[in-house]
Amino acid sequence: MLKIGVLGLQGAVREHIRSIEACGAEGIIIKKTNQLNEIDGLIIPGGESTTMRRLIDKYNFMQPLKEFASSGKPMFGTCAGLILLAKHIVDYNEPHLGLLDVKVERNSFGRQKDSFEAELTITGVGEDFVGVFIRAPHIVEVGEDVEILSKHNGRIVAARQGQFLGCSFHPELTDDNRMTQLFINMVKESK
Ligand SMILES: NC(=O)CC[C@H](N)C(=O)O
Repeated sequence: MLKIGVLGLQGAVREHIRSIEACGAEGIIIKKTNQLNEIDGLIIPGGESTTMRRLIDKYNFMQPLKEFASSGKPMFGTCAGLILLAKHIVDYNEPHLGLLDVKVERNSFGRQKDSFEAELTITGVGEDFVGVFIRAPHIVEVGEDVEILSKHNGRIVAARQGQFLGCSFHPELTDDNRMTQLFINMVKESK
């Protein structure tokens, strides 16, 4: 059975585990760096990117996460996780992990739209996928070999570059597990 880890330092961890299990894979909450050796793919959940970054530093996850990426194993960042994966963040000099070649803007859907749901069409997933956006970032720019998977009102909200997948919304908060399945398919292909 495929083993999918969810970085368990902060954020919507259990919801991802539920979605992974609904797709027939094993979900493992990653709280210690050595657990990264056990898994085939890693999800970095939504939450608060600055808080998660602080905990990544506190528990010495930065280097092990970069090594995990170098090993070629797939990584999926949702919402705050997308911000952590991105190579560029608007108004920041330095990225966090700096792995996915996109530029993201934090909290970019404006105050009146702090939280909302939208029906999305996502390449590789299908139509009518309800995206839950919570103080969500969006992707402002993508690098050459990044595939745009979905847009909402002209803004990029999901993208893939090889082993890296990112989305602005929270795919784990509904019972529609198709986005998780897309990631699990990437993990399967990588093996
Ligand atoms: N739901 C989320 O993950 C919100 C992300 C948050 N606004 C951040 O910048 O980290």
